[in-house]
Amino acid sequence: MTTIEFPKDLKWGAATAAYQIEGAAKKDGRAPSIWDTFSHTPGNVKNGDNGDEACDSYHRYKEDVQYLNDLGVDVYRFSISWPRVMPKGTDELNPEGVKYYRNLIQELLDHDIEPIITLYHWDLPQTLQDQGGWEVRSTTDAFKEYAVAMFKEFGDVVKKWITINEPWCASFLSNYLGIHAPGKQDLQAAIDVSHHLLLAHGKSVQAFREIVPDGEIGYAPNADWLEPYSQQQEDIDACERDMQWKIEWFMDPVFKGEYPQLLQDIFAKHNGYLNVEEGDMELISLPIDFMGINYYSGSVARYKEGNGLFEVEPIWVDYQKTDIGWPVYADGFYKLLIHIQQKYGDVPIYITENGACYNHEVEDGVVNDQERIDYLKQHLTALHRAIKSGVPIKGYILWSLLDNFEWAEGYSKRFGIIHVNYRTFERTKKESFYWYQKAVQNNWFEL
Ligand SMILES: N=NNCCOCCOc1ccc(-c2cn(C[C@@H]3NC[C@@H](O)[C@H]3O)nn2)cc1
Repeated sequence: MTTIEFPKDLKWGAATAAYQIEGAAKKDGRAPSIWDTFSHTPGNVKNGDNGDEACDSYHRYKEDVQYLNDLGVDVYRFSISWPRVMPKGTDELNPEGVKYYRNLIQELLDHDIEPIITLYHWDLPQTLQDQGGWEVRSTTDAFKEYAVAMFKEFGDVVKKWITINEPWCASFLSNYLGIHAPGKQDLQAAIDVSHHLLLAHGKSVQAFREIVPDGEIGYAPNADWLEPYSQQQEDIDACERDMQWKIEWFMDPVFKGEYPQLLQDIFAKHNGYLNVEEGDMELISLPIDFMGINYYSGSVARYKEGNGLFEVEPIWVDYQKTDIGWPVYADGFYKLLIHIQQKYGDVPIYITENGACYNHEVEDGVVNDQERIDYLKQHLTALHRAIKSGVPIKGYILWSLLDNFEWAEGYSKRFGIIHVNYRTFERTKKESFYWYQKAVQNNWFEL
């Protein structure tokens, strides 16, 4: 048998996010977020699902930490609900909200599991959206106020922080494609949001250095991989344009202090322009300690005249697809990581999300999700190839510990290694849980 063995210092983990698992949407002072508004607006989320109860992790976090302990993971990546701890978006903290996270963090520490906090995992307080949301610069100051408050509350025991999760999703998917909250279809709005998310990141990094001097901070862009359909330049160029939308647009500002001109020119053709002010790029490009990378899928793609902003179309041929319809494309994971190292050098990388949607249900107490095990084997092998190639991978954090609210897909799409019954909230470890547990505890697995 072929064994894939990882470096002894690789950190293993699992990830979730507040709006997707907590529930208790109106409990103990939590105020609405843009996802409460968006999910309660008919037509936005499959089956009319919302995060009102989700996995009820607000009340079941001790059980969930026990599962993390059973897995033997080193780290747990979770997000703080901004409207739970700061209902007005700024000003005073909600003590009940802060208490929940203090209890969760303590439970993790009691089990020798390191917390990694994501500050923004898309649940902007609605009250800030009502004042313009991420389209307006003032929200970057509100985010800094929130981040500073969290650094002061938890920086004594939490030493790894992520500012913004998947800024592409929080800007273009949400404000240009209209698929996520707040559901706008406005290119200028999306460009402004993308810049303000990065500016908010920079402002919080600057503050972090003062408040948690022994801590590490980064952010977590998402990217997929597009392989040109042919060696025709038009296909190569089409893939480059779409890849730059996720990679260069969100990484050049942080690591090079500038936005890619190629995309600025494309946006300008559609009357979309950056509004950068003096000092912004210096803040955005303040040094960070690591970068998160969220990878799920990729594809072959080719030029298609007039098709969207970048004139590209994915050609999914007969790839195996997960139950959310995304191709299983593990080679893209390897190629993406090599590409990022070639472009940005030896930035320490945590894989902050990787996982698959398979919608198996419980049968006689068992969830036989062999496809998810196969996905994990393929992608962890791709990760190992990148590590052996010299890419400085510091950790692998699986998405997700639990089945949860998958945004516009609602509860119809299951990414967890633990099955959740959304009526009873009963958790059931899937076969992939046991496979991942063995891989984590051994630090190797057999193909
Ligand atoms: N490239 N152009 N696409 C144009 C057409 O897109 C149509 C749909 O697009 C997308 C793209 C990406 C996603 C997505 C979802 N997750 C999973 C979550 N990650 C954070 C965590 O909360 C997980 O739940 N990551 N990414 C969804 C929809």
